[in-house]
Order: sequence, then C-alpha cells, then structure tokens
Amino acid sequence: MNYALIIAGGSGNRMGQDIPKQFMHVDNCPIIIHTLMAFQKHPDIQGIAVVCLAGWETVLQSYANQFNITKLKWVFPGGDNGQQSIHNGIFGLKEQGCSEDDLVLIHDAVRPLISQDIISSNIAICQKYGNAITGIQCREAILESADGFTTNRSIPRDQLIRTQTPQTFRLGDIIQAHQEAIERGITNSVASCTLYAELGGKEMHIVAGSEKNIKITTIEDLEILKALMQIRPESWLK
Ligand SMILES: Nc1ccn([C@@H]2O[C@H](COP(=O)(O)OP(=O)(O)OP(=O)(O)O)[C@@H](O)[C@H]2O)c(=O)n1
Ligand SMILES: C[C@](O)(CO)[C@H](O)COP(=O)(O)O
Repeated sequence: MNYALIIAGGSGNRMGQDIPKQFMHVDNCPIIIHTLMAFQKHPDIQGIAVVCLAGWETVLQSYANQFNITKLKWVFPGGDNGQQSIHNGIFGLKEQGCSEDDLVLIHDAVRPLISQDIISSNIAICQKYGNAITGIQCREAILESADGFTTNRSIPRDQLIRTQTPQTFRLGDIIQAHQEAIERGITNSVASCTLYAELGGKEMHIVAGSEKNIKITTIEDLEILKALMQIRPESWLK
C-alpha cells in the first residue's frame, strides 16, 4: 500500500496571518485541500493521513467532507517541529496497523501544486531503490555568508540539489531512522532527507521535482501561487 502523510502541524509564523497558512483559501479552496486533492486523485495512493495543528482537526475534517477527500483515513496530532510532526505521523500509521513494507509519501501541506507525475516518480523510485527524495538542480550562483550581508565565498552549484517534498520511504525504514535519531539526540532536523543525511550511511535517491511545486512560506509565495493557479493548464498537474 502507498500512503500520503501530509504534515500540517505548523502555525505559519512567517506568513504573519491570523490563521495557519495551510487553511488560507486560494481559488475558493483551502491550500491544504488543494494538496489533498492531488493525492486523492492519484490512482496509486490508497490512503491519506494528516498531521494537524492542535485545534484545527474539526476544521480539517469539515473541509475534507466538503471537498470529498474520501481517502483521508487518519488525523494525528502535530509536534513542536517538523521532525516531531513526522514522528507522530509515522508512529501513528504503525499503530493503525500499516505494514513496515508500506510506502509513505511525506509531503508538506503547503505545497499545493504537487503533480501526479512527481507522486508517480516517488512511488516508482522508492519501490526500486528503497527511498525517493524530490529535488531540483540548483540553477543560481550560490554564496555563503555568516551575517547575511558580507561574503567572499561561493559554493559550486553543480552538485547542489534543492529539496522539495514528497520524500518517500518504506514505513519500517523511516520509523527506524526516527528511533535512531532520538537515541542520538537529533530532534530538530529540517526534513526527512536531512535527518537521513545527519544519521549518515543512508543513501538517498533523487527524483525530479518542479519549480511549480512551490512551498508557501511567505505572502510573496502566496502571490506566486495565485498567479500560477490563474494560468495553470491542467497538464501541469498531471
Ligand atoms: N511543527 C510543525 C512545523 C511545520 N509543519 C509542517 O511542515 C510544512 C513545512 O513547514 P513550514 O513551511 O516551515 O511551516 P510552518 O512551521 O507553519 O511555518 P513557519 O516556520 O513560518 O511558522 C508545513 O506544511 C507545516 O505545516 C508541521 O507539520 N509541524
Ligand atoms: C521539507 C522541505 O519542504 C524540503 O524543501 C523543507 O525543508 C521545509 O523547510 P521548513 O524549514 O520547514 O520551511
């Protein structure tokens, strides 16, 4: 079985709005519902779990009913950071009886333009190699700066990958990684791929993402999302 684990436990501080950004409406629909619809319509996703910010579970369930997200099976409590939210989600799936061999596609609630092709590639690469990390080649010149203003150091971009989500694993493997992380005192890694990298010795496999698979972090991202949604041909989301 392939399950989507949508992480929506954040409060969206950088967006600076009254409600968490995943519940803000774009194109007459909450951002998280756009995200859920992508997994709802993918034929190889058998179920969806959401890790939800405390106090928003009822709102989420009402929207899921309204927009006919019938694959939503589980809602788990959010954690204090992304790593802890993912922890709650994967251990929740295990407690609900999912198998260690099931695939879990871990995806940000705030990447609503995820395409069907990227979901398919994640499943195919994870089935073949054991994991799949969505990423895109870095096309900008990269500088390193300690203070954000001065620098005399550039980093060659040829081997740099900008990661996105989904990041896909066998459930047993990602649970084992989180257990090992706790034992080694790693509690706030920014993503599943950085957790794997910090643990060391775990090879990851990259699948092509898209510039359109934008993460909504600030008001500027919201403006870009609205513009993309106005002009998107359906083929983008295939
Ligand atoms: N404790 C947390 C923090 C983040 N997330 C989720 O991780 C994704 C990416 O995180 P980010 O963009 O950093 O979201 P926020 O933490 O909400 O944003 P901010 O840092 O601005 O508060 C989002 O879908 C967010 O809801 C989560 O599930 N649990
Ligand atoms: C997981 C992620 O979306 C991959 O690009 C990203 O690392 C999340 O970053 P944030 O610090 O939670 O905004």
